[in-house]
Amino acid sequence: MLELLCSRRIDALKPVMEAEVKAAMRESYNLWLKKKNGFSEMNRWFGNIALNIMFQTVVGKRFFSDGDVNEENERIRKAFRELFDLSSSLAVSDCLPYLRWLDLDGKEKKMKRTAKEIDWFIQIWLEEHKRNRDCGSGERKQSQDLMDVLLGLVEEGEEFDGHDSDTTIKAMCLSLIMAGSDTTTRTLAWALSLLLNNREILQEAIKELDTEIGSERMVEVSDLKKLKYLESIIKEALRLYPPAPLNLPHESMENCTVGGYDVASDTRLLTNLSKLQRDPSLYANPLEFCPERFLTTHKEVDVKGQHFELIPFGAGRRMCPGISFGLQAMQLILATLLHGFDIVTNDGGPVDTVEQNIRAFPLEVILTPRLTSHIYVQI
Ligand code: HEM
Repeated sequence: MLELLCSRRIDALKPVMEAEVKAAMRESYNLWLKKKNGFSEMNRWFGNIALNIMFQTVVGKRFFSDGDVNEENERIRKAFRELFDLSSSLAVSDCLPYLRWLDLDGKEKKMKRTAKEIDWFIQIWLEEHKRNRDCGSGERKQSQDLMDVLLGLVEEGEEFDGHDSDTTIKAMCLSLIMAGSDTTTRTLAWALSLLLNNREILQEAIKELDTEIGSERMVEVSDLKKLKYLESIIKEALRLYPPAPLNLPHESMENCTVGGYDVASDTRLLTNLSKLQRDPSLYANPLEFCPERFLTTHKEVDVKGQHFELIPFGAGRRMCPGISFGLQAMQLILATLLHGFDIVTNDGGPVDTVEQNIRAFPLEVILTPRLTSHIYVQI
């Protein structure tokens, strides 16, 4: 994972990220031109960009565009939507394991069907990558996606933990797509909801974008280091609503002592990140959305696993390897959106958020272009 997501490779992926964000902006602009009403559901809007970025990065393909209706893309979209829904839902047998054989809610059957469908597509992409690897003439493809990189790292026929190399590559690709898309989408949906409910903070963010970027072009990855207020908005959204509120489960490999507690081997550990990051002894007014804290009182606190009061990406050896990629993608998407469109909720009122369940309600807004038209057309 560290090899796959090292800074050299992330740098090489910048054009993919920029192209996807610009394509989404152009699509929304064209929709507004056609209807003069830029209605958008933002969970889907962010989700499409995040999924296209991850699919392009991992297998060099894009499937998630509302304007692109074709039978195969629709089948892929449906299978992945099912995968995300199933992976975050609870089955009866999770609570009553002895009833698993009955599959009372039909989840196991659905999981097997979805797994088969997704494996079918990934196998086709893997075969395609193997065929294209040497372009038939010993020449390598110019831009490598992560499946190409994995094919270069893993020997054909090599075994990993009892799994053959194809299964290992397919599983890693799927893990990357899942790990990178839902987390990014949720954080962006929370950040936008919080901004729409705190309009003075939204105005401050727009002011920073207008000052640093102007109105004659769109935001680029190279601008992000100048956008300190925007960075603090993302940090504050991750503090209040980490997309993995209990982190991933960790398990001790042997007996050990942590913070004075004896921990037996094979003990499962869940870390309550949400509680930690809202601890009143660490943050003043911990439930308030206040990005300024990361420019003042908590200026030195970053999300890179060194400051335990803010660890939305985990910490230590198994912390998220996609941290730089994820931060860059989220900042670019949010900055480009706020810079390119005026945003109000569908009914003009605040967003009616339900704690911790951003995906359960539609985040409906009206997007109105705020830059001159040639900027959306040129990109
Ligand atoms: C908002 C963005 C993201 C957040 C908040 C996030 C958060 C996390 C967290 C909390 C973990 C578990 C860390 C631990 O066990 O201590 C994790 C693991 C992981 N993340 Fe992310 N992540 C994000 C984006 C990404 C992206 C964009 C990628 C890929 C490009 C990615 C790839 C991974 C992978 C592969 C793992 C498993 C690492 C392992 O088990 O060793 N993540 N992430």
